[in-house]
Amino acid sequence: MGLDFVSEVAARPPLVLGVDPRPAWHPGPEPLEHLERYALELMETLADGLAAVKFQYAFFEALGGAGWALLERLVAAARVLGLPVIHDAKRGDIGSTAEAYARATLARWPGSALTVNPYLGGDALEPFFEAAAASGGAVFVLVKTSNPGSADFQDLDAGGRPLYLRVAERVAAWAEAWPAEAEPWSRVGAVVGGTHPEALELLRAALPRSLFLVPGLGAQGAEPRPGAGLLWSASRSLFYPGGRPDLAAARRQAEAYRRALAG
Ligand SMILES: O=c1ccn([C@@H]2O[C@H](COP(=O)(O)O)[C@@H](O)[C@H]2O)c(=O)[nH]1
Repeated sequence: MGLDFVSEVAARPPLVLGVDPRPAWHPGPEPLEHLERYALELMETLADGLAAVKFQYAFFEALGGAGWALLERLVAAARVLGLPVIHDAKRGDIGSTAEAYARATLARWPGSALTVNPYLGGDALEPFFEAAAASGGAVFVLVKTSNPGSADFQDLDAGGRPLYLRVAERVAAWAEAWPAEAEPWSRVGAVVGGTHPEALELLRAALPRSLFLVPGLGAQGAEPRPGAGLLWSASRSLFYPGGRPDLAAARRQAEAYRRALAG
């Protein structure tokens, strides 16, 4: 097999650069061109210190055809720089549609990872696991999200335990069923918000084989904590430190995160 997301990421520093592009925050008459140049320079300058680059699909989709084209170019550029890619698209649908979502992401970009929503159940996630195994990829299942409203459903009592821990039980079983080459890790990871440190600790113990994508650094107030298999992700605070594109400030911020995550 060629590229392998799990092996690559497990061997890299634990910081993920989130790319949530906002053309309105870029100067000049051609903000999209400025954005693309900035994203390329930023990925290049931070590459050695990153686990992966996470592209938030919503921000590209919101730009229409130009956004899709930009996404394709940036994903390709990340691969040229040797950076593993996470498609943050939070897909989830009945099996036949899940297959198409998997073709559009995991199969199209071998060695990449995709975020998925478990609400439709196991049969709806199976196509993603199969595509990840066939393409050297990985899947991150939403388990406990970083937003305050995650409590509305994810914390509901489900037979004496919060629902997110029930989801974690299933994720643990899927993780066993879909091992990766890089022991002990699996192709089935979890999304766990860094804004919930207690849940993060509980889930780390419950999911020993899953890499965690941990959003919430910076803008959402999560405190960086080192830990095995924790891939901490920052978007606004790293891509737009101080609320604007700024390569030097982004380098400083990445360095500060790296120091904090090294323990
Ligand atoms: O629970 C979740 C899952 C995904 N996200 C995504 O991560 C980034 C966070 O952006 P920041 O600017 O670093 O706050 C964004 O793309 C979200 O869609 C999340 O925040 N929480």
